[in-house]
Amino acid sequence: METGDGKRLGNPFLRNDSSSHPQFHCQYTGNTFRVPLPIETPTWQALMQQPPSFRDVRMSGFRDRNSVAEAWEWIDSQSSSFPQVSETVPLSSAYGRWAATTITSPINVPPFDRSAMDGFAVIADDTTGATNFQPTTMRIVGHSYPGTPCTISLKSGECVQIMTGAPIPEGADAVVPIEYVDVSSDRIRVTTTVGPMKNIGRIGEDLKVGDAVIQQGQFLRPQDVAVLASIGAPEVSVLLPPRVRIIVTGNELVQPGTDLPDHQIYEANSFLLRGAVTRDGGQIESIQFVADDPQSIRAALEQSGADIILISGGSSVGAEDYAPQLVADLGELPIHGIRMRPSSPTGMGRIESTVIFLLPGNPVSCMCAYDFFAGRFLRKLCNDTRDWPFPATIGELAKKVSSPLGRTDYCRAQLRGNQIHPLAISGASILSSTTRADGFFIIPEESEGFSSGTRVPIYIYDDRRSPQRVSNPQPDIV
Ligand SMILES: Nc1nc2c(c(=O)[nH]1)N[C@H]1C(S)=C(S)[C@@H](COP(=O)(O)OP(=O)(O)OC[C@H]3O[C@@H](n4cnc5c(N)ncnc54)[C@H](O)[C@@H]3O)O[C@H]1N2
Ligand code: MOO
Repeated sequence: METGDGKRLGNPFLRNDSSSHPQFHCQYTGNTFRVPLPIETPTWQALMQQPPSFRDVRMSGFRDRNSVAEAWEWIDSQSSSFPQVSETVPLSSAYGRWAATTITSPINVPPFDRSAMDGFAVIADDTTGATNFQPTTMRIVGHSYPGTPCTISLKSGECVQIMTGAPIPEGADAVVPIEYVDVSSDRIRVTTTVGPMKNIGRIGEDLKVGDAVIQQGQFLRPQDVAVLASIGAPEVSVLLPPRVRIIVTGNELVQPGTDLPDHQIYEANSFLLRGAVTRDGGQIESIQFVADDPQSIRAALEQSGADIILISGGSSVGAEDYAPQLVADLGELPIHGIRMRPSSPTGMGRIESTVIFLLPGNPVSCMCAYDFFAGRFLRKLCNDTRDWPFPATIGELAKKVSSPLGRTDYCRAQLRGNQIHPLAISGASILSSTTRADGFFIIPEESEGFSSGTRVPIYIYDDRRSPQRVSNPQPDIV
């Protein structure tokens, strides 16, 4: 079920019907549809008949889980084969995009010798020995202003009044700043000695013809776009952002801004994912809200147009957790279940060329699974090879934290000074733990935790929100 107008999701209400099939009537779209329920809670006989590559975990539980490293390996293998498509955009839209090609300068910047100071263009030799006590007198023969050609050819004993950025007249090879000059009518008295080329910005001193200014795949920062402007480029070829579809499942979800019926909750994960996808360079293709029924989820999965699909909820072992089986049926789901906390039911696979991430419904799990896996994949497609999009700093643990061997833990924490105060490892439904936290640290699977005082990297969700800095350079663990 999709709410095109972004209104409430609500439950599709089951309508009593005399036929053998139940029907769902969606009160918001007005659609009624038959539900033949081809995917049912599996019997043990059905489970025995499944190919060994995928095991339905509904109402039976995960038997094996992959490590975080194995999931990352799969992600890396997928991103390397992903085709990159480009488009040309005007420079005014280039900020924050990734360059599709290497760009070299077709011109010298600056394209002519120019003054770096307001003052007088002179022949450097004429100023030799000039001081406050023994100034050198010169005759003003004209002026040079920015943007206007200067046709004067300077001879010994002459000078040209010149402004910063204006062309150096022929014959001049230095500029005396106005602070070292006394002007009286058409004469100046120079009170300092300047060497050749003093205060002159040379042709090509910034960039020469053929200099590479942008590398293929590079993220375009404000200054990169400005450099492109400085070489006269009106547009730039950039990578098309990966198109990301967000499918939000859950009959219990209603949109913020509407009434909250009994036993329903406000939908939060689409807002979390929308922001994270945008941050990581993806383009939201659509956000679709679907009921917990296999037909709707299947339809949302089968539509073309997305490079990546994120499914929120229904990833685990509940009777209504259809997404894993659907992805396995329509394509492949090589990873389902990860030895980590939270986000253990995370899955990933593909349907044809679309890469699918099953993100657990619990909001903290959804966020953690996105940041660990889907975000990593998206960033890789954008040539952003950082493991995390967060600034890291080293802090000292204010108290001991424990974790079983073999499990990776994502620990939300506050940073006070250089002290890391762990908030939570469990409680993946407590979304506000992520807003009370400044960031997170990780207990890797080969560790049983850290004693109080251990220095560890903490990843700051956004350092505009948490401007604290610590200076200890070395972590005890990496
Ligand atoms: N027997 C087992 N039960 C569960 C296991 C398990 O291994 N064995 N795993 C648990 C873990 S861990 C998690 S996490 C959850 C994940 O379950 P699902 O991915 O199927 O998610 P849902 O059941 O749909 O939702 C879980 C929880 O989150 C709320 N939710 C869902 N979507 C949203 C949303 N868009 N915005 C806000 N809140 C949302 C939902 O109402 C549920 O409360 O499974 C455990 N169970
Ligand atoms: O991923 Mo779950 O949220 O660990 O409880």
